[in-house]
Amino acid sequence: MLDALIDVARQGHDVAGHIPRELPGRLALSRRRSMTEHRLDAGDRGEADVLTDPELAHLREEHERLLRVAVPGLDWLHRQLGDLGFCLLLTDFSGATLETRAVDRRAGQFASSGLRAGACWSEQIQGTCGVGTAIVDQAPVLVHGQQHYLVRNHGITCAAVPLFGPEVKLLGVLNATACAQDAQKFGQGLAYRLTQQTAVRIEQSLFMEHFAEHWIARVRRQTGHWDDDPDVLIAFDESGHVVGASRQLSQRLGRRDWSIEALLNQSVDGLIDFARAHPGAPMHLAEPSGDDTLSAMIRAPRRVRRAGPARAAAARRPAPGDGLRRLEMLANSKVPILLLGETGSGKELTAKAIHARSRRHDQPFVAINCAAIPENLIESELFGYREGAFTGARARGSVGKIAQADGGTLFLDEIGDMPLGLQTRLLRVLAEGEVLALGAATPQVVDIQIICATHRDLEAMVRAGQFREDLYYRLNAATHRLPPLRERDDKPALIRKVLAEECAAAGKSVVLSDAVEAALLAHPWPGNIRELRNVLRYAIAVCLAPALDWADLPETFRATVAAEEGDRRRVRLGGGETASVPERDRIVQALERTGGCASAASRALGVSRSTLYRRLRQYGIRLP
Ligand SMILES: Nc1ncnc2c1ncn2[C@@H]1O[C@H](COP(=O)(O)OP(=O)(O)OP(=O)(O)O)[C@@H](O)[C@H]1O
Repeated sequence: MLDALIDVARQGHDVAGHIPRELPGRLALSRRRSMTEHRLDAGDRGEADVLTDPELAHLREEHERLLRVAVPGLDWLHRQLGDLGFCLLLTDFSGATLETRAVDRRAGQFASSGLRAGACWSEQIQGTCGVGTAIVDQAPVLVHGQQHYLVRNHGITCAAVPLFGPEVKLLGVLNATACAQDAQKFGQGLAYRLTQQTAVRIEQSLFMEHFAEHWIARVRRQTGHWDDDPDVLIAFDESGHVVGASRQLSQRLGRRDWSIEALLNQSVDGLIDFARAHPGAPMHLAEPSGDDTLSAMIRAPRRVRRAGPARAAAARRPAPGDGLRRLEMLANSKVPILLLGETGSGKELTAKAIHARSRRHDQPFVAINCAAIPENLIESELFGYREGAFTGARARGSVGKIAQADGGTLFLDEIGDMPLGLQTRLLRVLAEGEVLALGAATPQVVDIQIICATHRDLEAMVRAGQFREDLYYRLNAATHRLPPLRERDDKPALIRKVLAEECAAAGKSVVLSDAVEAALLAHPWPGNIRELRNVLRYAIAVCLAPALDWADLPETFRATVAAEEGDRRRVRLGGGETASVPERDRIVQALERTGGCASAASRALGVSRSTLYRRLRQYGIRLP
C-alpha cells in the first residue's frame, strides 16, 4: 500500500496549481446549462439577490466551523493577493458569500460588481462563473472575462477552488477575483495556485480538527526539491482502525475498512510508541526511489472524549425547526436536498413545507415513493413513455413524474429503494437537467427542485455497493436529519400539538390525564409522530370523559408500554444482562484496575491491544 500513498502524494502535487486540461470542455457544458437549464438571459443587468443582514448572520452561524478554520486562510491569501488587486470570497456550498476580503480602496468597486457578503454566486443565478461552476463540477475552475455567462461579469476573472470537509463533502468555495486587466497584469496563474494551496491547507486544518480525538499520521513525500507534496492525512484509532483519510487517499482506498498497519507497513504499536518517544519527529517509512523519501509525523489525540454518549447525542440533536430556513434558501438555489430520518419522523411533511415556502410554491409538488412501486414500473412512472414504447403501454404514452414536476418540486421518498439502474438515469437528470422518456428520441429540459428522503443508512448502502457513490455525493450536499421522536427535546410540546390537531379534526376537546401523559413521554415511539398521531386519534375517538385515561389508549399500545415498564424494572434490578457478561466483566474490571490504560489492561488480560480494542467496540465499552 505504500505505493498507493506515494502515488496519491505525487498526484496531489501534480494537481496543485495546474490548470486542468479539460477546462474548456467544462466551461462549454456550464454555458449550455446556463442557457438551457437555468434559462438565464446573458444580457441581464438586474441586481442579483443579496441576503439581508439577519439572513447572513444566520448563515454564518450555520457555517461557524468552516468560518473558524477557513478565515485565517482567507486572511493569509488576502495578504498575498490583496495588493495585486484581488478580492477574495469564501462561500458556502450553495454559493452564498459568507466572507469577502479586499483592500479598502477597491472594496466599493468590488461590492458594486456583486462581490460582497450575502451575494449568491451559484451557477443557477450567475451562469458560468468561478464559484458556481466549481460547485457544479466539484473541481477547481478558472473563468476569465468573457468566459462568464452574464455580460455584467465580463470585466472580472475568477479562480475558484471547492473546499471539502473531512467526510469528502463539499463545504464551500474559496475564490480569488480581479478585474480582468489586473489579473492579466499580475498573473491569474499565481492567484489560481495560491488559492489551491490555501484550500489544501484549510482542508487539512478541518481534517485535523475533525479527527482531533484520534491519532493522525501526516504522510509526506520529500523529493529533494523545494516544493514538497502536500501531506496525506490518515486518522486512526488505538486499535489501528483507519477512521478517515484525506480526500485523494479516501477516493483511492474506497469504502472498505483499512488498518494503519496495511497502509504504512508499520505496526500500530510501533507507530504509537515512536510518537510517544519522539514527539513531533518524522518517522521514516520508505525510500521509494532515488532521493525521494516517505515519512510520517504521528500526532497523538488532542482531546479526550468528554461527553458521554447521551450528552454527545444531545449536542448533535437539532433544535426543532432548526435548519428549515437554510433548506428554504437551498430550495431556491436548486441544490438537491436529502432528508434523513426514521419512518414517521416527518420527512414528507418537511418536504412539503420547504416547497410551500420556496419560490416554486405555486408550481406542482410531485411525490413518488420509490419503495411502493414495483421495480419494473418505477422507470416509466418517473421518466414517462411515448406511445408504443413497450407492450401494454397506453396508446397515447404517459408523462412521467419528473416532467410533471417541471417548474416545481419532485419529492423522491425512500430513495434508498431506487434500483441501481435508475440511479444512473436520475444522476443524468441531476447533472444535465434533462429527462428522456422511454421510447423518445430527444430529451426534454426540466427545471425541478429535487428533495429526496430515506430512513436507510445510505452511506452503508454505498459501502455495500447498493447505492451509487456519485449519486450519494450529488444528493448529500444539503442533508437534513430529522430526529426520532424519542430524542426530540420538544416532545411534550409536540404531543400537545398533535393532540390539539386531532381534537380539532374529531370536533372534541379533551386533555391528557397524568398517567397517559407519563406513558406517552416514556414510550420510545418506533413509529415516531405517525404512531403518536394514530394512538391519540384512537384515544380521542373512544374517550367519553374530558380527560384521556389509560383505558382509552389502544390495547396493543398499553401492552407494549407494560412490557417496556417490565424491562425497565428488570434493568434497574440488574437482571437484564446477556450470556456474554463474564468476558465483558473481566474487561471492565481490568480497565478499572489499570485506571483505564488500554496497554496495561491488554497485558493483564493476556490479549493484544488490537484484540482488546475490538472487544471494546463489540461490547460497547468506552474508555474513560
Ligand atoms: N412536526 C410535526 N407536527 C405535527 N405532525 C407531524 C410533524 N411531523 C410529522 N407529523 C405527522 O407524522 C406523520 C408522518 O409524517 P411524514 O409522512 O411526513 O413522515 P415520514 O418521515 O415521511 O414517514 P415515512 O418515512 O414512513 O414516509 C404525519 O401524520 C404527519 O402529519
